[in-house]
Amino acid sequence: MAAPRRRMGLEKVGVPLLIILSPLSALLVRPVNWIGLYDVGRAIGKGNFATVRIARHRIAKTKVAIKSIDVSALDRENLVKLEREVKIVKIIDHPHIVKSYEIMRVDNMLYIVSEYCSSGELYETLIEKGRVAEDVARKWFSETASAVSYLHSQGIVHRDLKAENILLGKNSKIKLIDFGFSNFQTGDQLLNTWCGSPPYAAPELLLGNSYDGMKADIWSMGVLLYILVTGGFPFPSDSVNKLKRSVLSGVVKIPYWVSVECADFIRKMLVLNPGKRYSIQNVLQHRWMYIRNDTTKNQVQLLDPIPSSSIDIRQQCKLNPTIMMFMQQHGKWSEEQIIDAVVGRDFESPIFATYELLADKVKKGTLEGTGEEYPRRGSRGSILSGKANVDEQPLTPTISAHQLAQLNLSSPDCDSDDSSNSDLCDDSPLSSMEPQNHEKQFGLPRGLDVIGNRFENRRHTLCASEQLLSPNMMGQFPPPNLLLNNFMMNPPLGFPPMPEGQTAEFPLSSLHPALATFPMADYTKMLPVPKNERRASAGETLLPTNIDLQQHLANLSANPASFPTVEEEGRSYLAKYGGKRNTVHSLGNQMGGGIQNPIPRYQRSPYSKAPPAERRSSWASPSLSAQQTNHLETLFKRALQTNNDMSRLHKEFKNLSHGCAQSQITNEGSSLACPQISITDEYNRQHNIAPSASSFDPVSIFQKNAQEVVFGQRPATAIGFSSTSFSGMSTPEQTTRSMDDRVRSIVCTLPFAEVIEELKSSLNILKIPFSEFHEMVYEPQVTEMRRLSLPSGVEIGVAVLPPEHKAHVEFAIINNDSPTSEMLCDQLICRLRMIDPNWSSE
Ligand SMILES: Nc1ncnc2c1ncn2[C@@H]1O[C@H](COP(=O)(O)OP(=O)(O)OP(=O)(O)O)[C@@H](O)[C@H]1O
Repeated sequence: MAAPRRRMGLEKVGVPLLIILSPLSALLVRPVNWIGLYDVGRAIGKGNFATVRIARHRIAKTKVAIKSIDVSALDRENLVKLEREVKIVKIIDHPHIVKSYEIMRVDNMLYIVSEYCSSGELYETLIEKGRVAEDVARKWFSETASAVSYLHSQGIVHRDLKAENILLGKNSKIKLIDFGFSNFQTGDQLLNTWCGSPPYAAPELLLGNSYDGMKADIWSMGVLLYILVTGGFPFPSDSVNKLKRSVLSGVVKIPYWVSVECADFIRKMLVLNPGKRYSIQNVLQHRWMYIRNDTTKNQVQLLDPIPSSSIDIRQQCKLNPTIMMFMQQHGKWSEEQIIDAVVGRDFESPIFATYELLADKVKKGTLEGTGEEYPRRGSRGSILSGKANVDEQPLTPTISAHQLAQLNLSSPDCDSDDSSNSDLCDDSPLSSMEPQNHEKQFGLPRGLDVIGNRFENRRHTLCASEQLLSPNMMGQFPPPNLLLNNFMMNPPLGFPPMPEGQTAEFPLSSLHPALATFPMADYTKMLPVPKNERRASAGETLLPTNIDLQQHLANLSANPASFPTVEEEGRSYLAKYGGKRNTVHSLGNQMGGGIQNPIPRYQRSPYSKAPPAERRSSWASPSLSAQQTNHLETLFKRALQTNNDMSRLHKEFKNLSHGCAQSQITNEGSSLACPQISITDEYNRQHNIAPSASSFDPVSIFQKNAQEVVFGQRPATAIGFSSTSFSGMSTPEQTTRSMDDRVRSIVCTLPFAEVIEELKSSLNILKIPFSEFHEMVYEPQVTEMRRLSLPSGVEIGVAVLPPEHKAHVEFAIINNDSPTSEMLCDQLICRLRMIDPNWSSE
C-alpha cells in the first residue's frame, strides 16, 4: 500500500547537518531518504532500468537529478552500456548537455548525479503545444546541433538523439541527456551495434548495416527538426517494417507550411545515402540556421567553437579560495583532499561534486551580477608543492563565504528558488517513504502507484537484449518492393555490406577486468521477444540485419498491411489523448515490472495542434477514407503479386469508380473524391515530368513503374485510377485528375504577385470571404504556391511553374455542386483574362 501522502521537508531527515556530513556518521546513521550528500525526493523520470529522482545537495543546496540503476538487474550488454555512459558523462562538458557531478556505487546500485532540468522533455512540450514556430525550432535545434557538434568533435556519437532525450532547462535552454547508447568513434571507423529509436533511425541502421555513427546522428537530427516544425513524424508507420519501407522509399513529404529553407535543410539531413548526407559542420552552416538576425546573434554565441578540451583550460586556472574555505568548514575536508579530488576530477568523490556544484552556484551568482569569474578547478602545481595553488588575492572580486552562504544556503523549507526543496517536499508518496534501506528506495522497480501517474506513459529506449519486433511483426514484411530490393542488392555509396557477425564496439576489459571473461553476444542471433515487451526505442537486436531482411523478403508474406495516414494517426492520437499532457510508452523492464502501453511510441504521431486547414496537404485533392485507401492499396498489391496483372487492377478500379459516381466511396459525397492515382512529387521530379506535359500518362507510368508508385501517407492523398492526362498543378501529393469541368485552369503571363492581388481584390469586391495559405509546390525545385480557400468549397491555387515559369491558376470546386461556384470561377477567370491579354488555357 502506498505510504500516506504528506509534505516532507529536509528536516524530516532528523539528523543534524554536521553529523550527516561526517563520513563516519554517514556510515553509522543512514536516514531514510538520502544517498551520499543528497536528500532525495520524488521520481521525475523512469527508463528501462533507471529511475531518476530529484534530490538536493546538502551543502550546495542545489537541486540535482539522480539516476539510479540496479546493476544486478542488468545483463552484460546493458552493463557495458552503463559503464560506457559513465565514462562518457565524466568527460563531456557543454552548456547544452546535462552536466554530471557525481557517480556513486553502493552495493548493487549505481547513481549518476546530474544537473536538474526543471522544464521536462522537449517531447512533452511538443505533445502539449504541438509543432512550434520556426524561430523557436531554430533556437532549440541550433542548441542541439551545438551539443552534437561538441560531441562529434570529441569523437563521441550519441546514437539516441530524439525529442525524449532533450530536456528543457531554465529559459528553455536545451539540455541533451541519456548517453546510454553513446560510443566513441574515430576516423572512418564504422559501428555495428544497432542503437536508438526506430522513428529516428537512419536507413543504414534499419538495414542492419555497419554505419557511421555521426551520420546516423544527423539523420536523427533531421527527424527531430521535422517533428519540431510539423508536429508529426516524417515516416509515420505502425511497425518497424513499414517504417523501414517508408524510410527506404526516399520520400520525405514536407507540409506546405514549412519554409523553403527549412524543407531544404530537413531533406539534406534525411538523405538516404550517408555519404551524401550532411555532416554536423554542414548542419551548422545551413542558411536556415541564420535566417533571423536576432537568432543569428544567438547562433554565433551558441555555435562558438567549444574548446576541444575545456578541462585543460580549467586546469590552468586556480581553485576558488572561497569555495575551498567553505568546503573545509562545512564538509570538514582538508585542503589536500579537496585539491586531489577536484584536480583529479574524481567523479566518485563527494568532494569533487561539492566543489563543482558550488562553483556552478558561484557562476550563477556572476550571472546575477556578483562579478565573480567562473571559478575553476585547480592546477597540479599546488599539489607538487604540497600546498593548494590558491590565489592569496582571489581572481576578480570573489563573493565571500557569507555571500555564498546567502546565495546557496537558503532555508530548508520549501521555497521557489533553485535551491529550494519544493520538489523534495512534494506530496508524492516517495517523499514520505517508510523507513527502509536505500536500495529499496532507489533501485527496485516500484509500482506506478508509488512512482506517480506521470510515469504511466513513460517511454523507454530499448536495450540490446530487449526487442521491438514481435513474431507477428516480423512476419509482416512487405511484398517485394523494387526500390527496397534494389537498394539492398546494390547499396549506394556509403552502405557497406553487413559483416558476417557483429561484435561489441567497446572493449569490455577496459571497463572492468572481470568483464573480459563475458562471452560476447552475437546480436544477430537474438530471438524476438513477445510483443508485450516492446519498447519505444530499440537496442542492438531489434531490427533484422541485412541478411535477415533479405531472408524475410524472400519469404515475404502476401499479407501486407496498409499505411495509416498521418491524418488517421493524428485523429486516433487526438481521440485517445485529446490534447492532454500525455506521453506514451510501453513500460516495464525485463525483470518483469511495469505496465504495457498499448501503443508503441514509434507508432504515434504527435500531429496534434495544427488547425484542420493546415492538415490538408493538397489543396484540391479530397481524401479517401482509410478503408477506401486500404482497399485500393490492397488492389494494387494484389496486382503486383499477380505479375503486374494490371488488367485486373484496371477492372477493379473501374468498378470502384462506378461506385464513386453514386458517392459511395467518397468521404464528402463529391465526385472529385473518386479514386485517383497518387504519384508523388518526388516521382515526378525524378522523372522530370512537367505537370502540364500532355504526354504525361499516369496509366502507363503506373503500369511500367507500378512498384515505384509511392502510396501517400498524408491526408488528402488519394490513390486510384485515372486514364486521362494530367492537368493542373503539382502539389505535395500530386494527384492526377481528369479534366473535370469542376476544375478550371488558366496560365497567366502576369507576375505571380499581381495574379494573387487581382484574385484577392476581385473576391473583396464580390464580398466573398477567403482564407489565404502559403504552400510549397515541388516542381522540380520548391516553388511557392498560394491557395485561396473559399468557404463555399472553391479552392484557387496559384503557382509559377516550369517549364515556362508562368503563373498557373487552378480553380477547383471541391465540395458542392452549386452552379454559383462555377459561375464564380468563370467570373474570376474572366477578370484575369481581362487584365492579361496573353493568357492561355490549359
Ligand atoms: N537531469 C535531469 N533532469 C530532469 N529530468 C531528468 C534528468 N535526467 C533524466 N530525467 C528524466 O528521466 C527520464 C529518464 O532518464 P534517462 O533517459 O536518462 O533514462 P534511461 O534509463 O536512459 O531511459 P531510456 O530507457 O528511455 O533510455 C528522462 O526522459 C527525463 O524525463
